[in-house]
This record gives sequence, structure tokens and C-alpha cells, in this order.
Amino acid sequence: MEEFQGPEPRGQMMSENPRSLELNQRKWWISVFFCGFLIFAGDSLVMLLLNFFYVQDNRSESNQDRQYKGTWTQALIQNAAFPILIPFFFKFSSPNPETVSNQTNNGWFRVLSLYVSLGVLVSVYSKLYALAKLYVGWGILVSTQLILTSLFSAFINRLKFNRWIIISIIFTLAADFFGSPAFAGTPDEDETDAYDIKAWLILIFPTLAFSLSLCLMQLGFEKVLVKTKRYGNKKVFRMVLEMQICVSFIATLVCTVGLFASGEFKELKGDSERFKKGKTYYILSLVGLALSWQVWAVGLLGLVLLVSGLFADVVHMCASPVVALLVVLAFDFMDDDFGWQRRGALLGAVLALASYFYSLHKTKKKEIAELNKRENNNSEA
Ligand SMILES: Nc1nc2[nH]cnc2c(=O)[nH]1
Repeated sequence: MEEFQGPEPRGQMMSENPRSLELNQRKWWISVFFCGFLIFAGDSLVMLLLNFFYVQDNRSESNQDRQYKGTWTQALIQNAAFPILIPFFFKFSSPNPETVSNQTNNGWFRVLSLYVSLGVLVSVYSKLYALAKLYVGWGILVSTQLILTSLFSAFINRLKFNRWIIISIIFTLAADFFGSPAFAGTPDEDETDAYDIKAWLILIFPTLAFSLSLCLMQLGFEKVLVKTKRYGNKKVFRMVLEMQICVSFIATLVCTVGLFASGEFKELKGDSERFKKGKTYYILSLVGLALSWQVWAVGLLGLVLLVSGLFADVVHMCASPVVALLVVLAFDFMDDDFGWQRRGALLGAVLALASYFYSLHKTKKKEIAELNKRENNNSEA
């Protein structure tokens, strides 16, 4: 299978001719659209299956005590299906062995530290995300996530903001605020006590950890995986699969320890028996969820590699109004419709994506123009 390449490092771009740069850019655009599609598909499947799961589990009718349970299981499910990616990892072409430098011990240590720290961070946000979604205030806080990702991108990744990216962020915030999908796991408003400090921490930490992990993943691709030259000095799709497999492996270990240490594993039998449609559907819905999370994660990491952590977050958040529409069509929740607010949110998401894509289009056009200018200068000299 063919490798795809991210934007060329500057030095490399200069050695290219305009025709091959155009061809590379075409491949790059196709990859960006493909990863965006994976995020939209993953987000939709996850939300539909989560709603199915919580409806079957009778959460909305349960007492406050059971309301917040089962979150280690959900965190584990978010990460555990990574082995399905292993065959794809081996199918993607390895770069030309001549271009792969010998790994120094130091290189291996840096890669290992990167994966372990990201794995721990991912397990933290998976666990807290599962918990935070069961609180009423999560929908409001999810917009904070994009602001944090923008800040981290500016400081950690030195991302340069232009007016199109800023417009895109504003539209995305609006789209997410007004277009978030209904979720069967959220308790009724009157059941929730006033928030104490613990509740706020549970709501704020997953947004922090998620935003930070996106920016660190981008840094990891650029400063560790490319710089250690394990795949030459190119960005290739294999890196996405390698990072996803290794990070999920660590996150799975942490979540499994959490599941057993917290004693939550003892509840699994009761959960499966309480499931309205029976044990088989309980298992199938968890398997479906686990696979959908991997689809989502590969799309997300793909966009981090190809563009940036910020762009990946924008696409992920722009999926919300579409997911809300699918939930309205698939479920019969009271008071859940696709009213004017959500239609506006859908329009906001389209404008947000259009604005970011326009910014990317301008960058790519500039690259070609620069190369043409250089070629003209060379031929005149
Ligand atoms: N914190 C956090 N965790 C996630 N896991 C999947 N999506 C999200 C998200 O938007 N935020």
C-alpha cells in the first residue's frame, strides 16, 4: 500500500519540481478528506452506540448511585480494540531502507517516553471523558476544549493563526455550543446537586488532557518520529498506526488496572444481565463501540500528522451537529428535535470547515508559487 506524505519539510520541498509537488499535494488533500471522513464516521457511530448502550442500561431511571458507574469499562473500550490496526500497520509500505537511519539508544528512549506519556494522558482523558459525559455541564465545557487546544497549539506547536483559522474557531465554538447531540447517559437536570469542586475538576480535566494530548502528539510526530528518522525524514501513514497502537496499548494497560483496582469488574456481570436486549447485544454494543473508537482515533491522529492538533479538534467538534441530526433520526428522545438552533449549528460547522480549508488551500498555493518562482530564478541564472 502506498504511503502518504504530509507537507514537505522546507528543505525537501525546494528539491522538488512543481509537477511532483502538485501530485504530492493532491495525495495530501485526498488523505485529509479521508481522515476527516473517519472522524465524522467514528464520532457518529460512537454516539449512536453510546446512546443505545445507555438506553438499554436504563441509566436515566437509575438512582444517583449507579448513575456515575461503569466509567473504567467505557475508558477501556475507548482504547482496547487497537489490535485490529496491527495488520494495517504491516500492510502499509515501509520506507526505503536506505533512508532509514540506524536508531541510537537515545532515539528509542525518546520514542518510548513519548508513547508512555501519551498513553497515560489518553487513559486519563478517556476515564474522565466517560465520567464527565454523565454530568449535565459537559456540553458547555466541551467548547473550552477548543480554546485550550488553540492556546496549547500557539505555545507548544508555535502555530501561526491567520484570520481564516480564527473565523473557523469562532464558528466551531458556536456550532458545538448549539449543536451538541442528545445523550441518554446524562441525568435529569433536577437530579443533579449543585456542583462541588470535585465535579468541576471532573469536567475540566478531560478537556485539558485531551487538548494537551493533541498538541503533544503533533510535537511527537514532528520532533521525535521525524527527527529520529525511523521512517527517513518523511511523514508517513505508518507513523499514525504505530502511534495509535502503542499509545492505546499503554492506555489499555492503565484502564485495565483501573477496572480491577476499583472493583468495577465485579459489576460487569450485573450490567450485562440488566441490559434490556440481553447479554448478546450488551457484548455486541461494546465490541461495536470499541471498533468505532479506533476508526475515530485513526482519523484524528491522521489529521494531527497531516495538518495540526488544532485542525483535528476543529473537525472533531464540527461533527457534533451532524451527530445530533443522526441521534434525532435514530432515537425517539423527548424534546430532542433538529430545530433552528441545531440547523444554525450545522451551518456554523460548514462555514468553520470551509474557512479552515480555505486557509489550507492558500498555504498550499503559496508553496507552489514559491517553487515556481525559484525555478524561474534558477533558469534565468
Ligand atoms: N476529553 C475528551 N475526550 C474525548 N474522547 C473522545 N472525544 C473526546 C473529547 O472531545 N474530549
